[in-house]
Formats: sequence, C-alpha cells, structure tokens
Amino acid sequence: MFDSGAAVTAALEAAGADLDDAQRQPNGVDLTVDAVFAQTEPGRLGRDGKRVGERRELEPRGDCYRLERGSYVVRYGEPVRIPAGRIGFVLPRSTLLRNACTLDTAVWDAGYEGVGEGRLDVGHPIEIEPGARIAQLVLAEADHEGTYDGAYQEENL
Ligand SMILES: O=c1ccn([C@H]2C[C@H](O)[C@@H](COP(=O)(O)OP(=O)(O)OP(=O)(O)O)O2)c(=O)[nH]1
Repeated sequence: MFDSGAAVTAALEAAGADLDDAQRQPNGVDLTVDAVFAQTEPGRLGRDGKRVGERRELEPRGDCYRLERGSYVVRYGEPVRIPAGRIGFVLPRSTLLRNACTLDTAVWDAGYEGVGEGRLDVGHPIEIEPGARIAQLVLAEADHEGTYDGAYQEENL
C-alpha cells in the first residue's frame, strides 16, 4: 500500500521541506533540482567500502542548465526523512521521459534523512531551470529490520 500525497507531504514537512502547492501530487511529492554535477574522476565500489568520485558542479547558463547528452548527478532541493514502516521510491517526472531524459534512482531506506542525489541521464539536450520539479517521491508501507545508518545519513543537510 502506498501513502497518499498528503501523507508524503506531511513526512517531508516534518523533515523541514518547504513545499509549494505545485509539488503536492495525489500520490506523492515532487522533488526539485538544487544542483547538477559532472563526474570528473572514477568512484569505487569495493567489497569493504566505497568512494564517490570527485565531481564538478555545473553553473546554469542564463536562467537554466543547458545539458548536452550524457550522465550527470543531481542533488534534490528538499530534505527527506523516510519514516519508520516505509520505503521510498523516487521516479522521474514524465516530462523528462517525454524529452528523452530520465533519472536513475535507488531504494530510499526507512530512517534515512538527508538531501539525496540521483543520476540524470540526458538522452537529448535539455534545458532545466534550477529549482524546477524533476522527480516524484512516493512512500510505500514496508516491513524492515533496523533503520538506515549508512554513510549518507544526514548528507547535504
Ligand atoms: O536514488 C537514490 C536512492 C537512495 N538515496 C539515499 C536514500 C538511501 O537510504 C541512501 C543510501 O542508499 P543505498 O543504501 O542504496 O546506498 P549504498 O550505496 O548502499 O550506501 P550504504 O552503504 O550507506 O547503504 O541514499 C538517494 O539519495 N538517491
């Protein structure tokens, strides 16, 4: 069972998110883009550890990011806290898909708190304004043992 948009709104507002009406959706809450990065060196996934490679923050040109084809990392604009008993999923706005672009995202664990990041895949050049809505967070009921306590806890806050 997925939560209503009103319940997702309440969860984000409890985490300190300042949402406007356009972000409140029937089944979730739209997340905005706060920053876009180009990866500049390899990261690493080892058996015992991991490293996120260096990246360079892109500057908007004029009023928007003008992105050429490629892979970017985006940081969202809202603090998120995934409540106990829930799992979060972030999906791209369909307008991204309709423009040959998408977001790749992973599981948002119960107990995670922070401003998350995702991979923006640009299949055709696109203009994105800083602060524009690019994704939607939905929350589903989920059993879990323990809560998130990893390296990204409280990231970007
Ligand atoms: O697309 C996503 C998916 C998740 N997260 C946040 C919420 C999640 O709880 C946390 C950690 O995600 P995950 O467990 O997939 O990362 P990991 O690489 O396995 O890190 P860790 O070893 O800390 O679990 O990152 C994002 O920012 N973006």
